[in-house]
Amino acid sequence: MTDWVKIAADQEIPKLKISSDSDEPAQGGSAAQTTTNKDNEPDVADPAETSLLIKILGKGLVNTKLSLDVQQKNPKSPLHSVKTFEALHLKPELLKGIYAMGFNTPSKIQETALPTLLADPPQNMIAQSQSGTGKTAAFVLAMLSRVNTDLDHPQVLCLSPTYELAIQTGEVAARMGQFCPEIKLRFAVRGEEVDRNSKLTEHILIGTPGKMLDWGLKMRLFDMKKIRVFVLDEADVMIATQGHHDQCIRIHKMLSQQCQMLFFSATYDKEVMDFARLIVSEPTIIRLMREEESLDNIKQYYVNCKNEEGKYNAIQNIYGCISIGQAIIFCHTRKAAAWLAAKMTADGHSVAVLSGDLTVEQRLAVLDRFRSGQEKVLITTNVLSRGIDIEQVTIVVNFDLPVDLRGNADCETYLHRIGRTGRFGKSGIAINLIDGEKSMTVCRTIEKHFQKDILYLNTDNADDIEKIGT
Ligand SMILES: Nc1ncnc2c1ncn2[C@@H]1O[C@H](COP(=O)(O)OP(=O)(O)OP(=O)(O)O)[C@@H](O)[C@H]1O
Repeated sequence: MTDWVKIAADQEIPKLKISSDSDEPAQGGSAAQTTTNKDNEPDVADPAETSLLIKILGKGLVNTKLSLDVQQKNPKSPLHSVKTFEALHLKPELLKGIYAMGFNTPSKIQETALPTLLADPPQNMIAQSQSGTGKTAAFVLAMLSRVNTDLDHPQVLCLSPTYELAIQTGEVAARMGQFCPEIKLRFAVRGEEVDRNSKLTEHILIGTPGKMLDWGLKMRLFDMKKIRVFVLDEADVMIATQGHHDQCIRIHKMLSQQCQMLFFSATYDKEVMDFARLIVSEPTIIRLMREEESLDNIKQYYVNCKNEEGKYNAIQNIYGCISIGQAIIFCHTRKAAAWLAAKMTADGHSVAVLSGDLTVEQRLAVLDRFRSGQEKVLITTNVLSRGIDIEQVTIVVNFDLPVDLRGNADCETYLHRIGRTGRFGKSGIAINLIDGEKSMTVCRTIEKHFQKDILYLNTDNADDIEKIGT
């Protein structure tokens, strides 16, 4: 297994673009695929790319005070929680691996999920908890502990939506299993060559659905019926993405009734959860709700502007104020973001830009610079509105208010853009730039929706601007 640690460590994950090969259906955001015609369209986030960014940006375990919601569908399955890893009675080598990773006690989700994940007979699980709360570590531990090294065939399948996410999971497995050299893992991802004439002997396969289908069904390199644990990571992305959805179902159909099904995800839409319930029999469902953003203690303003130039002037007028701390300016399209950035730069302001035309690597570089304060202002699109918290940002400017495809107010995105979670402190300022009746209607709809006043701000008036900071 040690070689495998090296393979995983050698992958320069941020350098890799989300693949454009057929195994990984595009969702409308990756740089490699979308250089044309995207500039004028609403810029949207690719969920798999966002997951990867959050994962790489994540700095250790997110502790949460939120409570768990557990539903037990199988009355026979045990439900208790553990406060220590010792209480799980793991193989000593695995325990050593956990401690070597610096884990002292189980995280909140691990306390409750691990006894069920490791129980005999195996129990199915659908788990939801926010990014960084310890899901990957939990299912990887289950994967490693279920392997029978006396047998030399695949026993565990773990599916991820993209190459990069699969590599991330593999890296965790390699680290956690570093004292179990007899456990063999293999990536089932693009670029991995196999000998068509011999069967796979590795115990754990981690990869993308297309490649897994190729190996399991087309080439018959392993027997799907002998799989004991099936993990669907990022289940929301998997289930909601057409191509992956179909491939996952095909794989799922070939597994035996006894195979333990584990679905993990940071979010589940209602449809995704309904679907998961349909195909996972008698699951234990564990949900640790996301810490919701709130508009409490956010001062919200609107500024009347004539047109784009007018919006730009408003930003000029408030620049001194917004660059005291750090600010994010949201635009609707890549083109608007690029236009604004060029104009501000020409006027001598130091700004960063992050939109969907950047690779994951480039986005990470921009975010790193911004987080370290090298730029005070970040101009972006909806690519950034979800899941990526930047603690020190206190001012958000909506250069364009968020709207859906029909041009109606998108209140959820508004909340994601300007809302704060308890974790990151509550105070903040939101400034909405309005140009015309349509955007005023959107602004009023948002105000009504949240029942929180959005106050008039005259950016030509110095006294008014001073008001923002107080
Ligand atoms: N029990 C623990 N004690 C300390 N650190 C932990 C523990 N479990 C996980 N971690 C660390 O916390 C971070 C987040 O864990 P993990 O990646 O498992 O979370 P996740 O919920 O899967 O997040 P994501 O949805 O982004 O993949 C990682 O750096 C991991 O090494």
